[in-house]
Amino acid sequence: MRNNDFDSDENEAPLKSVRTSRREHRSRRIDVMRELESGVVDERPIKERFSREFKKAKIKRIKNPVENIGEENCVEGLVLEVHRRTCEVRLDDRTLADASYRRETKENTPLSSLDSRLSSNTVTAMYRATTSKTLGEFPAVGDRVLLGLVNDADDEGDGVGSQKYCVVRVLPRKSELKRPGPRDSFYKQQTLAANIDQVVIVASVTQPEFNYGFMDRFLLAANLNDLPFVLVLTKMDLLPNGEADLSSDIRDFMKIVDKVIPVSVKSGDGLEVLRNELVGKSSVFSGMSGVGKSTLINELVPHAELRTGDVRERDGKGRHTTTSSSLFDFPGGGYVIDTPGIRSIGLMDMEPETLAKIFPGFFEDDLFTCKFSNCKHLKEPGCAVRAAVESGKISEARYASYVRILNSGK
Ligand SMILES: Nc1nc2c(ncn2[C@@H]2O[C@H](COP(=O)(O)OP(=O)(O)OP(=O)(O)O)[C@@H](O)[C@H]2O)c(=O)[nH]1
Ligand SMILES: [Zn+2]
Repeated sequence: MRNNDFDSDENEAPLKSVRTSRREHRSRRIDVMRELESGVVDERPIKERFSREFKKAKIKRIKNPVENIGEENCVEGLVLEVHRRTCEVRLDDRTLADASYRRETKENTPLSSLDSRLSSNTVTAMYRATTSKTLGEFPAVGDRVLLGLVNDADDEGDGVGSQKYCVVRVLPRKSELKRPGPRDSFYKQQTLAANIDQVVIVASVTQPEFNYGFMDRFLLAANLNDLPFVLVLTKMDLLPNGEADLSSDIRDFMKIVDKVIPVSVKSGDGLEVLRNELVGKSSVFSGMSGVGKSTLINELVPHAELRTGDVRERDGKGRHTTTSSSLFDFPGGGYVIDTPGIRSIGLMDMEPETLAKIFPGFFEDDLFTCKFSNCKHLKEPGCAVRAAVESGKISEARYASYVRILNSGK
């Protein structure tokens, strides 16, 4: 494809190095400022005065194309994978495009100023409102986006550029699963997946052992994002007596989730039940390393071909084999989004008092029954949670998981 902008300027001297040209650009801008301040204004058309900079600016705008591409010139597509500067998008005619996207940072909305007397229902509702379905952020897997064609940099230096796709707009999301960006990261939040119907957490019944903290964090995140939570228990074939052999932690956790599906890829047990749960929906999959998530997705989604790693013999922990999130079509309808490498999910800027109110399984019907409205269930008198732990209604393991999350800050 030809780039007309480069053609029209072919009589000009070739561009100098980027550095010189940038410096020039800045100094000319300063000149203009001085001109304006002194009242002496160069009347020549801006294009004539800054033709070289115009050319540069076009290249720059690849990162920020919103101003110069009309949405009527855009095509729509589905984001399959997101990388540092580009994302893989499937257009509606099913062709694949590598589209660049603009980067932008947005302020996080902390929950710090919440009134501690609010009920957990209200807190959850407010959280949902503050993290409302975002527009114009950079794309996440599962997003529907508008793509426009922009002129690409003239990589070969032969004066002929090509065109490439660029994300112009992320269409409104119906749902999303977010987590805070890595510590000291430029980005405050990371959207793990967009437009999803449910969060599927894969845990193995053994090898590696059930990790209460991991589960609770994802359950909290699913609740906060208003998404149903499905627990898939893998490697059932490793339990000689089936469900009768489930550990007390797993039994305990099963009580507070709506849907539990035990499966074994080895024997095929439970796979049909799981398929029925996934068909027609968009599901985001997470799980600790080594639980058999890749094996399971390979089984459910032919041609997914995720890499599977053997569990290290000595410590029973898995190797980290997969790296970037991706979306697969689920046979019969729906999508499966794999989030490899996500080993935990933080809880945004949640205050301890908020966590104390919304921790799953602490209060029936979300009715806060502790004596003090800001009770953190530690040593406060009249604490309903401590009382429930003492009477055995809430297990020690469940309470310990809460305290760990409380102390970890997020
Ligand atoms: N016995 C048994 N082993 C299984 C089952 N599913 C997976 N495995 C084994 O568990 C090990 C880990 O499986 P993976 O699918 O690589 O685990 P993963 O959760 O994707 O791990 P990461 O790639 O690190 O995220 C492999 O050796 C699998 O063969 C199962 O249903 N039964
Ligand atoms: Zn309490």
